[in-house]
Amino acid sequence: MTYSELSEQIFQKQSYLCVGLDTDSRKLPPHLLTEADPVFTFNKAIIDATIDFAVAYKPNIAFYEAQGPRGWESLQKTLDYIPKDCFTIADAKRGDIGNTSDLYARTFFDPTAAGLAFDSVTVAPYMGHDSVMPFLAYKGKWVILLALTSNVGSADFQRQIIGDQELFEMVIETAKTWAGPDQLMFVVGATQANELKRIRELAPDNFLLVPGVGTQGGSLADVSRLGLTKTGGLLVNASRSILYASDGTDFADRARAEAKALQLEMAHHLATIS
Ligand SMILES: O=c1ccn([C@@H]2O[C@H](COP(=O)(O)O)[C@@H](O)[C@H]2O)c(=O)[nH]1
Repeated sequence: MTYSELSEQIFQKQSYLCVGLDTDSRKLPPHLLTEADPVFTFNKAIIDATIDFAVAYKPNIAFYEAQGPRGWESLQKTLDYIPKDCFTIADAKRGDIGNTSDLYARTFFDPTAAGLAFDSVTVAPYMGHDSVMPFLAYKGKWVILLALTSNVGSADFQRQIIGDQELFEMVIETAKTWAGPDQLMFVVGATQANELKRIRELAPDNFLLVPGVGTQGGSLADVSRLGLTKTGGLLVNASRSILYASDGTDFADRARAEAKALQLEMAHHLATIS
């Protein structure tokens, strides 16, 4: 999906909601456990319930890898089920020396080589340019680089001062020389909204993937006020608050209600920028 297609989806659906498919087999509604593939059955119901309100879906790969080969199969079926006009994110946080990154990129981008057909993958910047380039070699695919993450430990390295800037600022400035906003997004935690003004000065045109509303307590209002741009420019992720709103037979209805509430607030924020 291109930059302008993603932007169009946001204004069409009046939403920049990304539903995180962090499907934990231990948290599934008990009545699904007799299904042949409970994880896929759950994801399918969540996608059906939230599709009117979401522009993106983000399976976190850890939840599938933890299930072994079965999990990989559930992931493939889930990706195939997501409508093609939705943006897809493999939240895998990969990155390694070049030849290894090359295989990670094939894994998430190249179905002709037994990989998956995601639009994007999250990548850790720590190993530098040659660890990121193999992902960027796939034209039409996106790298979503970790910049300032939502967790407490983000202070350990990302907030350290190097010269006259913090490490996450250096990551953004340097990575912008590797690719344009049509291929490069940054992860910024919703819990870090105070830094969004500075981040928008450094990256005015890049989409930001913002996890951390819902269970982690980030403010959608603050993120939207400081992060929205004329093209949208944001994908705000919520996982657990949607997926596990209920563990009863009403789980999909409750997930829909959570997604709808976020979308309605997003529509309100979008009205302030146009
Ligand atoms: O800084 C980051 C980067 C990634 N994540 C991921 O986003 C979701 C958040 O889940 P919630 O249940 O909505 O808290 C999850 O997959 C994380 O691994 C993040 O939270 N922060």
